[in-house]
Amino acid sequence: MGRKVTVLGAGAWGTAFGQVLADAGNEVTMWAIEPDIVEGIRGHHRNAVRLPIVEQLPSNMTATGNRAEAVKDAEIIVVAIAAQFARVALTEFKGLIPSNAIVVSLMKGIERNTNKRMDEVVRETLDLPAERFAAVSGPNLSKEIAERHPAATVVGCADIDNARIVAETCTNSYFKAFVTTDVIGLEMCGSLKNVTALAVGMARGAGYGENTAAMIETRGLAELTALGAAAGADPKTFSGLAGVGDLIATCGSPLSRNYTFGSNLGKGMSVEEATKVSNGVAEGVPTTDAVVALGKELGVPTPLAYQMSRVLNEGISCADMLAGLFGSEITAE
Ligand SMILES: NC(=O)C1=CN([C@@H]2O[C@H](COP(=O)(O)OP(=O)(O)OC[C@H]3O[C@@H](n4cnc5c(N)ncnc54)[C@H](OP(=O)(O)O)[C@@H]3O)[C@@H](O)[C@H]2O)C=CC1
Ligand SMILES: O=C(CO)COP(=O)(O)O
Repeated sequence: MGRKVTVLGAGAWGTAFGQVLADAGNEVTMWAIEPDIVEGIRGHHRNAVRLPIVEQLPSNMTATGNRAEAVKDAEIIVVAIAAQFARVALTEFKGLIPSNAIVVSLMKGIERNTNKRMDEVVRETLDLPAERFAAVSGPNLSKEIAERHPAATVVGCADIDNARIVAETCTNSYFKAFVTTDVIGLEMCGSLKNVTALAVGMARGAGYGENTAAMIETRGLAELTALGAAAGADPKTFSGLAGVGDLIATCGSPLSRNYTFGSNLGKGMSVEEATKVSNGVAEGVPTTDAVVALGKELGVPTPLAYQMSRVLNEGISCADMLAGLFGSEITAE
């Protein structure tokens, strides 16, 4: 039997994941700030603003702009808000969340200035115990999932039984969820691969080929694995769906906003121009500086994030970014 699930944030992924949940037989309520989006989903089963590719959202999917009504009686509450706005948006839900509900984050970003992961931000803001928080992360380009292409993801929760409940709730004929207790690993994989995707996109946009892309991807993986392990993640997570899997999908597809943002930089656009034409949030942009800061805090070198922060803050070229990745010394891989 389906569950009562609420999704906060009707962006591209929030809406596509809402459809995944509805296709799995749940009763889904979307919450959004924008009245037009609420009315579109509730009245016409369409999110023409954020997910126009879907002509008709499932009938067991509705929407509201009222916070209390949105989360009332929800068994699972999914958060799909741009990471830098999660804290401010969730503060308004404090005190409204049912006491047994599991809160699930789809977000892939690190909070600027605090350098906190989304599990930390969500739990802190809602005063939520670890066993009621779950993260979902994997190779999940929203447009492909909205078109019901087969895909898989990982659900992480300190309480493996709650991870199983969430996995069971979002698994359907085309979407399969695995479980783990490594929440930190999932958070670090999802957030840090966006920085790598910016760099790969930039190299592609500048006209470089497979070797350059493979070099950035593997060095990016090494960097995010080292930083994740120092933060307390299980290194095995980085070779799974949420690690290598998501890196392959995000660094290899123009459907990724991070890849596309990077590609536009590589073609010569400024950060402002690339932001203007971005089709949704490119989380890697604000996350890059947070990764550099986190690296310093944890004593882990982050050359790729550092060079990308120079691209974003100082406007250095792709060639300079790549040249800065490696020192002059010969070192072991
Ligand atoms: N798209 C994808 O393929 C995937 C995305 N993700 C992650 O999921 C998260 C959401 O992504 P996605 O849905 O694609 O992003 P979009 O850019 O499509 O949407 C962002 C969402 O955040 C909301 N938002 C922004 N600011 C606020 C605020 N102050 N208060 C409330 N809501 C706010 C937007 O609301 P509004 O529409 O009203 O502006 C919108 O619903 C990101 O962290 C992303 O990295 C993870 C896997 C796949
Ligand atoms: O996380 C994603 C795929 O797994 C989506 O990537 P973008 O946010 O770059 O579009």
